Amino acid sequence: MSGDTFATPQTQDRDVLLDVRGVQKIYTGHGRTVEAIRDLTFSVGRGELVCIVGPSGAGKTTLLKCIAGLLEPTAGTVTLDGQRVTRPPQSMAVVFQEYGRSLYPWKTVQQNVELPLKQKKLPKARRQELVNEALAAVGLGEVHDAYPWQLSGGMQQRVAIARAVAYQPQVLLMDEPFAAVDAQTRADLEDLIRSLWHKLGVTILFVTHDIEESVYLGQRVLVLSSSPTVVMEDLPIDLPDERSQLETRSGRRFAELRHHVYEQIQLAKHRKGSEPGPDATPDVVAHGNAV
Ligand SMILES: Nc1ncnc2c1ncn2[C@@H]1O[C@H](COP(=O)(O)OP(=O)(O)OP(=O)(O)O)[C@@H](O)[C@H]1O
Repeated sequence: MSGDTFATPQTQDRDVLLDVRGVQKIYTGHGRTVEAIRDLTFSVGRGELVCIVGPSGAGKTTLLKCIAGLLEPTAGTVTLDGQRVTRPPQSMAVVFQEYGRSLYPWKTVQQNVELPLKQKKLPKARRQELVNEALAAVGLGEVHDAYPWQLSGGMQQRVAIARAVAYQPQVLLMDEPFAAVDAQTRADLEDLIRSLWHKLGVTILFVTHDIEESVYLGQRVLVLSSSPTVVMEDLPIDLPDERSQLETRSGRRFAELRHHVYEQIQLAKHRKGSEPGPDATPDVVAHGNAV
């Protein structure tokens, strides 16, 4: 396989919604200084579905928190629709991995999904409409009155997704949202995300450590280096838009892309942002310093 078979993304003419420019994050405190992110620059077009993969500890969560306005970058800027992000923007929603902690156990499904809509000060009738639509969209039309702890892990994560969807965000940030569910549920939730993305036209930035998941879901995959982190590669996923767990994953192109990202991740494990860029083609990597 040659590096030539992987295109670089065409970014010039895109309608950029989210722009991340020179973002660095250094944690300080307790006598320690950790440069988690060194220099991240990329943009996401309106309506795009972009996945981010990187080795464990690469700073993926740190990056999402900076984008979500939950953490202030040490340097660099995050811009959403032309506005600098300095606190959580109204038009963003985040779905975290730990659904168990993101849902309020003492509130029903209906109340959990409705909560951010109350904070948005929407009238009751409109709130109910949005809750009904969002729960139906994630296939949970019948559980309004249940409590989260009465539902399976996969169902709880659907509730968390419904809450984000009901909020009608411009951008949906997802931080390893399916890491804690079983493989079958995970596949169903991946398809749910693609179908919601098609239906709603929302822009999605999806962080995962699962290479196959990133290729299956994304229109682009950003591969991060080890911490202190930079973008090692911005890979367009040239698979047909219509994807299916069986056919897409068993296709030749899927295997090539997965293989390529896998090799980049192996390289990333050994490469920190402080080191020179990966000029090596995947073939060189495969016979060189891959593990
Ligand atoms: N609050 C903090 N204070 C100090 N260091 C931190 C803090 N949060 C994260 N770090 C450090 O920053 C680096 C990146 O962490 P982060 O959780 O963002 O990575 P990640 O890619 O999401 O990891 P994983 O894939 O394992 O979930 C790690 O070295 C981590 O120890």
